[in-house]
Amino acid sequence: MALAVEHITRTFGGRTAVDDASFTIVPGRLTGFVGGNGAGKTTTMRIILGVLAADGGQITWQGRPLDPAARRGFGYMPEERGLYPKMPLLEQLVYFARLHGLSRTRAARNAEELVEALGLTERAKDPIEKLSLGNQQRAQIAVALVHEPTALVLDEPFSGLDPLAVDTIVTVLSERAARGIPILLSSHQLDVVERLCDDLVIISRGRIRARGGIDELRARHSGRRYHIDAGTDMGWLRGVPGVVVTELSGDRAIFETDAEATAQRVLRESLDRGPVHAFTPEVPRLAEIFRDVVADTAAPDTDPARTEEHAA
Ligand SMILES: Nc1ncnc2c1ncn2[C@@H]1O[C@H](COP(=O)(O)OP(=O)(O)OP(=O)(O)O)[C@@H](O)[C@H]1O
Repeated sequence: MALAVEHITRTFGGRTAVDDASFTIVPGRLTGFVGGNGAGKTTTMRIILGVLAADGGQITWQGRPLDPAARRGFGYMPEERGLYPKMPLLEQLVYFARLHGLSRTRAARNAEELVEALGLTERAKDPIEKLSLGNQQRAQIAVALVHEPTALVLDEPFSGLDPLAVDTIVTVLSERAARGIPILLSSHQLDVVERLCDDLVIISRGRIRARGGIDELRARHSGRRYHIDAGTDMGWLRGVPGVVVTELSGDRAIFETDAEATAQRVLRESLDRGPVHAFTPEVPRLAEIFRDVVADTAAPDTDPARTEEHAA
């Protein structure tokens, strides 16, 4: 059931927007797609959705090239939101579900469930244009989900939402992932991606810089930084070969080591000297991993025209 991006390349007027990108979106897992402005996320997603052609490479679904019939089963949220402004919310959801071939009963049931799950019950009869921007965003998510999609591709589903709205959508998406469909979502909100996603794809200047499970990436980027909280003064740590003490305050210290074995030696020696209340390897936040991974590639990938457009 996996959805795979295989060696996708796309140029615009000689400028490469996506360069030999490959990654897999695994069923039942939420994959976060992160990258700076103009990194190539939307272009990649458009290619997956078939609204833009690739110059090279292919998208596969369940091991075979993705065809239009299979693609119609997908749910998506494009960067340019496209709903009918005058049509009432609930009616619009039923309409889209019917368009995908669902029976009237099932379409109505799905639409009502989503309206409730997304906290839109009181807005159900309002035309889209009367909804606040945050509610329009929720409505867009509902449209992506109403036909029971086989896969989900969401471009910036959280942009412009307050933290409560983000939580509501996170709950709905996690529930969909638990049903076993692959979900790809792009976001600039690394804290949300960190909380929500299982897998991560980092893109910069059109190239995939890292991909894999978030826990696995964290472990890979963890370095060897430890926090120790002991019962005796830790001043002696400064003299240990292979250790660089970055912070020291009485019986607490933060230090880096040249090897895991050195950290273990520090722990043993600390225990010889007295009690140790905590000994914890530092786990990097996603923002740090992101900075690490794109550090050497970040600066020129921003197109000023688009940056302004996004800032507006
Ligand atoms: N239709 C187009 N014509 C010309 N250049 C384009 C077009 N679409 C995208 N690009 C260029 O391709 C590059 C990648 O853009 P893309 O929209 O995929 O990035 P993104 O990661 O989605 O960025 P953002 O986070 O700002 O939305 C940019 O340099 C952009 O200017």
